[in-house]
Amino acid sequence: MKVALLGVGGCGTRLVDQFVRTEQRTGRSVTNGNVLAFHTESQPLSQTTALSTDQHILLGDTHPAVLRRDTNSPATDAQNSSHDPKRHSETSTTTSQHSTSSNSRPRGYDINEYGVGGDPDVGAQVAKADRPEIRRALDKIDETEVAATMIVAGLGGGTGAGVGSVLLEELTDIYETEVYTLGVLPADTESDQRALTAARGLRTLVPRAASTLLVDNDSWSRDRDAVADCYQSINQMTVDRLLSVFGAGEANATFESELRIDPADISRTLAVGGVTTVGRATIEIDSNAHGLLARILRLLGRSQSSGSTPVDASKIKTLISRAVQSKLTLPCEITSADRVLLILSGPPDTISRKGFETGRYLLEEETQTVEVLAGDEPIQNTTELTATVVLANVTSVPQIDELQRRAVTAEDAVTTTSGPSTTTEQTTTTDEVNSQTVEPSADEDSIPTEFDFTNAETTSETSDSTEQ
Ligand SMILES: Nc1nc2c(ncn2[C@@H]2O[C@H](COP(=O)(O)OP(=O)(O)OP(=O)(O)O)[C@@H](O)[C@H]2O)c(=O)[nH]1
Repeated sequence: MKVALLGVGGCGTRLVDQFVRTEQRTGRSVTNGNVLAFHTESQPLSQTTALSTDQHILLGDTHPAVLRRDTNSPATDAQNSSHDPKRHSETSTTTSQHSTSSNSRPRGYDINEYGVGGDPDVGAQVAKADRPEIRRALDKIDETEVAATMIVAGLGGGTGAGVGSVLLEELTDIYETEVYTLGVLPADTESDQRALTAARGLRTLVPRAASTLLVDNDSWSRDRDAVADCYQSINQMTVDRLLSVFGAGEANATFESELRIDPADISRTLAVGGVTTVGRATIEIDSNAHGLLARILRLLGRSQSSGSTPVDASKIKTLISRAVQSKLTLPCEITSADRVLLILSGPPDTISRKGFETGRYLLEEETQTVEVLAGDEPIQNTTELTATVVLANVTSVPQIDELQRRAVTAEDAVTTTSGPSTTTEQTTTTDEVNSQTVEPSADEDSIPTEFDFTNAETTSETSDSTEQ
């Protein structure tokens, strides 16, 4: 299934850049070059290696609260300096030392000095003010080449949640095809303010997106005190899963397979909406039958073997169990999934019908759902068999409940220092996140009502500064 990827903010930019690098390295193509990166800060854009400058969209040039890095100062590694959890807490209430109008930013959001300073309301304002530029950038996406679009962002980020939210609104208005989101949840060691931004980002994105795939930074960090050091590996595991899901059915069809995955199965699985999580596990298979030497011998006619030794059904069962039990992008109670998709990728004919049916039966049993779609993806030149499992519309997710709890703490802290919030209750459980419906915003220029990130005082502060 061909998909356009739109990275937003630092996290989104790094993820889409890594996705394109992986496409280039593996020779697989999902995006066909339909990739853009939106940011309010230039450095993360300039640090991409697989995207061209044409694919960089820098927003917020005219917004007074957007802080630009001094181009004469030595470049720092944005990833390590801006996202060190310790640094977040140290700088969370400081004001910037740089000469801009960053004083117009509401208190408590200034957790990354540059761009929108972590404030999703400013992010949303910037995106609304720069709508013409966003539309011009979207013209670069060839809608006829892709079946869907995915917005990719760190949900704890001011740019990710703020700009991402407006971008989603824009895309769902103009695109006929599905718009998915991929959101990264902040780690426990990050500030509660990031948790609040992410909780409200979820509340905005999930009901509007066709489906929201979530990645939990906490579950994938080897070192909880240095989560940013794990971004590279978390990003690669995310990219590998995305490529397994959307790349399925796109591989060269030299090898026919009656079980071959149909891209329509992917959209059908995701069509239930809500929160999606993806598991994946891999095993090495008999390298004698499938390895390079065996393939060369077969090509030279020196081997009669077709190389099609089916993998044991019990091995496939173990593989799928591993994929759903411990390797989900967002851990959840798997029985809460509405629909399930299983993709088995590996050398042609390694997956026997028996192995396949055993795998499907296992998933039906473990997830207690009869809506299990399944298919295989024959891949040449590999000695690995991979099981990818997509669990759609999961509703029992401890990490989201914990995020909501932290969001309430952060909101209470803001309310205590700034007076009562005028917004309605804004934090929810996973069930509520999934079931909420979105009212179209009445006024084109207003922030969607469900995306009210700040209390009345801070909202009016930033609005005033925008109008100056
Ligand atoms: N997995 C992963 N998570 C990241 C990465 N960069 C940031 N994050 C997460 O995403 C959140 C938002 O960070 P950014 O994307 O850099 O923030 P932003 O959207 O650019 O906006 P600001 O908050 O204003 O900096 C962080 O709090 C982390 O939880 C990354 O490269 N990989």
